Amino acid sequence: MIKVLVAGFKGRMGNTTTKMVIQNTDFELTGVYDPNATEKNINEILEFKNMDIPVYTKTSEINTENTDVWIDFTSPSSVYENAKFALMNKISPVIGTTGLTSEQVDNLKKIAIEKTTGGLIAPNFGISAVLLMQFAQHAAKYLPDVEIIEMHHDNKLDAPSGTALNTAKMIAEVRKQKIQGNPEEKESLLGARGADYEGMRIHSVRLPGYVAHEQVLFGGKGEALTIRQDSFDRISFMSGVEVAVKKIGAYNELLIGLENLL
Ligand SMILES: NC(=O)c1ccc[n+]([C@@H]2O[C@H](COP(=O)([O-])OP(=O)(O)OC[C@H]3O[C@@H](n4cnc5c(N)ncnc54)[C@H](O)[C@@H]3O)[C@@H](O)[C@H]2O)c1
Ligand SMILES: O=C(O)C1=N[C@H](C(=O)O)CCC1
Repeated sequence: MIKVLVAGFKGRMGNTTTKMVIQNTDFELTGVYDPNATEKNINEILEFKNMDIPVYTKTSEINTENTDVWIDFTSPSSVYENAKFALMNKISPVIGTTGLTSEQVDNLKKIAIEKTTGGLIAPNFGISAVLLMQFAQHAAKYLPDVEIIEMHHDNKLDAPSGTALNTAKMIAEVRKQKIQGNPEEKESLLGARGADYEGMRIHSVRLPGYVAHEQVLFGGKGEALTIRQDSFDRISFMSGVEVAVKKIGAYNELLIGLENLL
């Protein structure tokens, strides 16, 4: 049995993940962590009334000996300290939280090596998003003019989304450097052309009713290609999280991207 802690369990992703861990017979939920929780045990929440799982609100309370994997769906401002805490205690972090800086990721990679502990940071656990990023990288070799539109629910804290940023990074690895659009273009309304990542534009939409969606648009001479993926429900991320929790114990470094575990 893999002993799992869910960080951010009171949130949208944390709730779905907690249920997934409880239902998976290969996993044992040994604790849940959320500084904003008011409960001491998960059974104080109606939907978990038959369970007996401690709720932690501080990292100092966590039984680190009883935890193999730390699943993190928290917030951009807390994920770095959480991941560091997990690695320092030789717990494998499986991180879905977005918003880590490149410097933070590099530091976490170093700690993982020092502690010979595996971990994963995945900007998106949905297979449709993983495939979209791979297809987009392939297409960009032939169609270097590209713009990204990501669409999310209106409670999202970070923009652009981790997935859009990762898509742009993957495209930048293969795309011929170029300035897109008219070099003379001027925005009459600031931000109209979106954010700029190495000459590629990223547009962030936030609307109620949406979950997580992305389109990558390519333009060529007299033709265009659009690649789109949709997560209509947070359940779409769960099979990716399950695979990561099962496989991460076999590694002793920090991996970036679910595709490296599939
Ligand atoms: N990688 C993916 O596939 C994927 C999918 C969905 C969401 N996400 C990311 O997951 C994160 C969470 O999304 P959400 O919609 O569930 O957010 P949410 O706001 O619903 O939940 C976040 C939870 O984290 C808790 N929290 C805050 N600080 C904490 C800390 N220091 N330690 C533990 N818990 C803490 C909050 O109390 C809250 O309950 C976001 O960064 C989002 O972008 C990633
Ligand atoms: O709901 C969110 O927030 C999501 N964030 C990730 C991102 O930033 O790419 C993945 C999809 C859901």
